[in-house]
Amino acid sequence: MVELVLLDEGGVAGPGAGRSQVESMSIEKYTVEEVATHSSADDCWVIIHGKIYDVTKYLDDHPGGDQVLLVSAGEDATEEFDDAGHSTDAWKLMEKYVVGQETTDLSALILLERMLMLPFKNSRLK
Ligand code: HEM
Repeated sequence: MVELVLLDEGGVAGPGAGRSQVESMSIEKYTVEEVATHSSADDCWVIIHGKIYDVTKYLDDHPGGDQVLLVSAGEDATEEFDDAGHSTDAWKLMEKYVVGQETTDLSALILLERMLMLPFKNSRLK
């Protein structure tokens, strides 16, 4: 899980900082392997354009039917989704079902590399 902490302008971090000054927003990150474990009619996740949707409760309501979703259950359905040509209303509706974002172990490595390089970027020694 990645936690983004946003401070209000002028907000002071550290002891005594008011809780109200800090707004937290969490974005769950899942690997394709984790998404693949949600591949049944009782627990159906799909990946569309990097975002992960839990469409279990939407199976019966999907205008395109439940079968197209179940075929892609636990998998990346971006191509099929785009091929169907979804409307802007469909895109708005989808937001309700987002459970997270796709990630790879590689992105964790890149993050670690950036963190390790940070002291050198800020260094006064040239
Ligand atoms: C959260 C995910 C999804 C939502 C909210 C959603 C929503 C919708 C909606 C509202 C429509 C009606 C037409 C429109 O307004 O565009 C539709 C049609 C359709 N959807 Fe989806 N959809 C989702 C995912 C998918 C996926 C993953 C696939 C394919 C694997 C798919 C395949 C289709 C097809 C084939 C139609 C056309 C049905 C027809 O015109 O007969 N949808 N979808």
